[in-house]
Amino acid sequence: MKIGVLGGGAWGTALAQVAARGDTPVKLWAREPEVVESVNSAHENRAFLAGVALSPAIRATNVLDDLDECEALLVVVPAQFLRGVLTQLAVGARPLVLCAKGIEAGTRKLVAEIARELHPQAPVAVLSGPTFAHEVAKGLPTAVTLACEDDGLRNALAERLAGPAFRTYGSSDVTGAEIGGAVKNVLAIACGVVEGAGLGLNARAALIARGFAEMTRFGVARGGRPETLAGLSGLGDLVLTCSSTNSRNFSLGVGLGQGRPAAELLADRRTVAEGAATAPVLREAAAAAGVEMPVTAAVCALLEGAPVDAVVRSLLARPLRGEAV
Ligand SMILES: NC(=O)C1=CN([C@@H]2O[C@H](COP(=O)(O)OP(=O)(O)OC[C@H]3O[C@@H](n4cnc5c(N)ncnc54)[C@H](O)[C@@H]3O)[C@@H](O)[C@H]2O)C=CC1
Ligand SMILES: O=C(CO)COP(=O)(O)O
Repeated sequence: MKIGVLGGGAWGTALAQVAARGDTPVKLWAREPEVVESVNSAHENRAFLAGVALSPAIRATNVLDDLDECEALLVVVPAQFLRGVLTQLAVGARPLVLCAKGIEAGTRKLVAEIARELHPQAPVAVLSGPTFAHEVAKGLPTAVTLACEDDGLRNALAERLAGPAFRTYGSSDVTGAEIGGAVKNVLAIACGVVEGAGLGLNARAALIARGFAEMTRFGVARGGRPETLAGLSGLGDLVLTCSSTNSRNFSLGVGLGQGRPAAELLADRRTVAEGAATAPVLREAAAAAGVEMPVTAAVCALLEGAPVDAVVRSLLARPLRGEAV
């Protein structure tokens, strides 16, 4: 199966490296001409994945039509830009494997829902899990959820992408796999705030556990399965991104916890912190589904400029409740 990758950021590049194992040719579409130049001539993506030697079998392009020859497309464009790129692409009935993690502002759609809306003939799959791009690109051991409703396609994609250090676990729960990845980005910001404000390790563990509870409530309300949320794409990714400054979402939270404004922190970056865009949409989607998400609401307040101590106080002052509800 000839693979094309849409999106030349860190994760698209790392996935191109996965797909190019054994020097199998892979096409990588990148928006930035300097990324195309750097991948093709130096076999490195200096802008987004500096320091990792890439397979020469990866050929980059910024012409979308160059991906026409590919039989399956890994879609790794950030959630807020996905619609713009997918609209320009003739997909036909080729499978789209969604690898971005977020919810679209305005429509409140998950990325696979955007793909289904724009390309109803294309079967969709979701690849998600605890996967820092640098580690994957260097070949460090990693495991992911590969979700697809079609058993045959799921097995074919899982076989095609798996390798000695990259394990794919199949699931038929596309929605559950997507929700874990989108929600954990918001919760990682909260855990970064705990670090930045010096609130301690107990607070971080509490946020991970209660954040997982709200991720599960929301995921189940949207049709996902609890066991998917407890797997690699949910709890697995939550634990990874809530515990390391390698996470862009966590490090954004560290800055917020130190009292810096969100606009200033986001203006400094070329890389995405999907949780910043997802948080307000998730708050709306949760309200529409009648699901309580207090940690998400707290992250929204912090992004909107509320002082850290006031937000923490109000989170802790909520009425006491049973753990299971
Ligand atoms: N970096 C990682 O370790 C992982 C990232 N992801 C997800 O993958 C998705 C892509 O993230 P990264 O590759 O890390 O991005 P990145 O932060 O490395 O690079 C930014 C990306 O955004 C694109 N971009 C910026 N403005 C754009 C526009 N106006 N239109 C279209 N594209 C635009 C850039 O071309 C570039 O590909 C995100 O949803 C992220 O949550 C998922 C797993 C791991
Ligand atoms: O999704 C990721 C790891 O699985 C990457 O997280 P960040 O976008 O927060 O860096």
